[in-house]
Amino acid sequence: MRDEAQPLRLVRLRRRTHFLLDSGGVGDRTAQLVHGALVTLVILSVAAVVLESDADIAARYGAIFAAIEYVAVAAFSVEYALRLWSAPEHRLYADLPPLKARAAFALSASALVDLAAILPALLSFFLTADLRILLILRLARFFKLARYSPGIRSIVAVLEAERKALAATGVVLFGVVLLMAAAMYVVERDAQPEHFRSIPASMWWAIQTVATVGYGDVTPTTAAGRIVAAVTMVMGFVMLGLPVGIVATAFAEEIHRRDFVVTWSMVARAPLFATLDASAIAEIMRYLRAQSLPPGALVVRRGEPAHSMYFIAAGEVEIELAEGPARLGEGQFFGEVALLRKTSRTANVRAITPIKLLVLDAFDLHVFLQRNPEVGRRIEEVAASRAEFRARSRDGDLIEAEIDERDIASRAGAP
Ligand SMILES: Nc1ncnc2c1ncn2[C@@H]1O[C@@H]2COP(=O)(O)O[C@H]2[C@H]1O
Repeated sequence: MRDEAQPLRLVRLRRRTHFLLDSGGVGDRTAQLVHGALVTLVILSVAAVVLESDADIAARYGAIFAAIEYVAVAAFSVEYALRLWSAPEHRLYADLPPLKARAAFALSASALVDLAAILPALLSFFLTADLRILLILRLARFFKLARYSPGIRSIVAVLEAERKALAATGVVLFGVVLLMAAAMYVVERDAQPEHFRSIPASMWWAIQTVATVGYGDVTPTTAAGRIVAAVTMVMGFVMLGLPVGIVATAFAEEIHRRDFVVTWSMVARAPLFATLDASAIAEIMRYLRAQSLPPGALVVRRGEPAHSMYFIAAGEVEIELAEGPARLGEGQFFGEVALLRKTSRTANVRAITPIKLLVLDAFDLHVFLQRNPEVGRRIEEVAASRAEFRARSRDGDLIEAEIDERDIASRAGAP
């Protein structure tokens, strides 16, 4: 009996751990506390590293900085170990066996940043030399903040999506630098051999000019040199504008795609809200958060605690029921059963097309339903019919028990 209970408890613990570390803290005080503590530690430890570089400050507050470093490294190490252990619960790796899920997580960009945050401390066990590179690695923990900032995640996504266009502008820019350095080498070599004795030496001037920096340490003195410089400056403006434009446009698109605006018509289209008056629609709009997800993403995982319900603004999802999948589309909602019954999620819900969801957190739902009991009655009716459908289905309980066992065997079986 104990043996059977153990994996179930372990899976629950692993899910909870993953939720606390990775949920974004929505609707859960403990998760918000964990996130708050980690963000504070990142900021404190980065500030300590920076201030420590000043010899006077280091002499006065060295003990405090050392204490911060110990606490930070200990906390980040525990965090890394827990993230690795709970990786099989990650939505992106939900279909992989536990070991593969952990390997995939360990190779992800955010896990590598997590590792870099603790690496200097781990390396210092083996290395006694004062390696400057360790200082840079300690500062890399600053990027741990990216996990908590949708804005930084958007920038990374944009750079990733536009990497080919950006690489192309980089190549063209390099070509311009090369060409202009060669031209300058030809026209200024005799007048200023100390600055323009070769093409590589002339490139220092070309890079400064193309980047519109112009330190002024190297300037053309001949008429031909000034003409080359003028052309280089104009080309610099044009060439630098290109990547800026590419990133700005892609960033605007990414923001729109990720946090699409919750519009009146979107809310009013949902049959559930069709009878609401204008002020009630305005009220619910304030509570709804927008979320976009790609096909295949697991929106709701069976057995997880419930903190929100979802309205489908666009796209389709599949409810993975024991008796076969059910599809829900635009205007329909899901995730209400666990919220109303105060149970864990009763089924997996997966996006099968790109989807746009309107998310309503549990607290806001209850506030809204107190003021709009009619909507509450209709949500309750739908929840009841879904629960009844599940109960009527062939050997419902048996199938659920089988699924639980299969789920646990596949998730908890491996180390
Ligand atoms: N038979 C069903 N038909 C449609 N949706 C369902 C059915 N059973 C469960 N669901 C939805 O799947 C969701 C899984 O999470 P919840 O249990 O919170 O709420 C559940 C319902 O919204």
